[in-house]
Amino acid sequence: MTTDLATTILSESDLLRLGQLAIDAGAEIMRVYEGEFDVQIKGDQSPLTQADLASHAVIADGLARDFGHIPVVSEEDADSHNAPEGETGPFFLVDPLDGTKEFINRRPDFTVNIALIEQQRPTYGIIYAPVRKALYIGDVVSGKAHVLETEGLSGDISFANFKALTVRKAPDALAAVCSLSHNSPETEAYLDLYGVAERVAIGSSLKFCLVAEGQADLYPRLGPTMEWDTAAGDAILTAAGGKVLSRDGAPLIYAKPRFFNPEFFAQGDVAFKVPN
Ligand SMILES: Nc1ncnc2c1ncn2[C@@H]1O[C@H](COP(=O)(O)O)[C@@H](OP(=O)(O)O)[C@H]1O
Ligand SMILES: [Mg+2]
Repeated sequence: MTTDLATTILSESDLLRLGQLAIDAGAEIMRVYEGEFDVQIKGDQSPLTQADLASHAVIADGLARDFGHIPVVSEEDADSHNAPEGETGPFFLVDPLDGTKEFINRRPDFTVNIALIEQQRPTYGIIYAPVRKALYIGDVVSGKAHVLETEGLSGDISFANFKALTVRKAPDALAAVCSLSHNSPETEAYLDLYGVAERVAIGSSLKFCLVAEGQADLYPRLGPTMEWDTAAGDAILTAAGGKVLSRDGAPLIYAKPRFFNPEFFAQGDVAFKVPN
């Protein structure tokens, strides 16, 4: 899919710089993961560790250095959350450590997320999973999504080593991904509409990546999330030929009040079904 709405075009070298930034942030997260760490509870009752803050610092510094003209909203920078509602100009939307519960419980699915939002839609998205050593890049503007396995790599990353991603043709028996920590009876009822046989529960934004790489067909989210949880995954899945829709069947929009998402329906090559 291509779009003519975006006016900010990131070059391949920009995308590789963002990818390297996510890898560098992931290295800081792993330093914390491999030792003892404290868990604090934030005002919104969500957990926070030194890893969230260390990853945020790497990304904030890197974005200021290389893309200083573009504003940044990050989960771990509360001051940035007052950005104007309905902002149409470009801004980066960052979740430095998505799946903090997975991280705390030493499950391997947590991710680093960087997205560019413009005209209230994600136009580029980067996800890095530091334990799995997988880097995903979605470019909605040119309709290309890629994954790079970083295990054993040294030196600069290059698009020559990436594998193209595309959603799969819907099989007769659809597979769904759902949240490990936040599943719900409503989600189960929705999956029943499609007669889904297989469900894979997984923490973090990797759920979008599994649909983008054709390992699953549906990721309905009937509970609350924040825009930084979904923006990069939305870009990757959209660039791979999938969709992230709100209840009305239109693409999920961003720069909403306080960055709260409503329920959404991420899908590969399947027709949208309206929930009951
Ligand atoms: N009540 C709530 N309100 C807003 N967001 C919520 C929420 N409960 C969970 N989330 C979001 O869901 C994300 C985790 O989703 P999942 O379980 O699919 O990995 C969390 O990301 P963080 O882990 O970055 O805090 C958090 O932002
Ligand atoms: Mg998150």
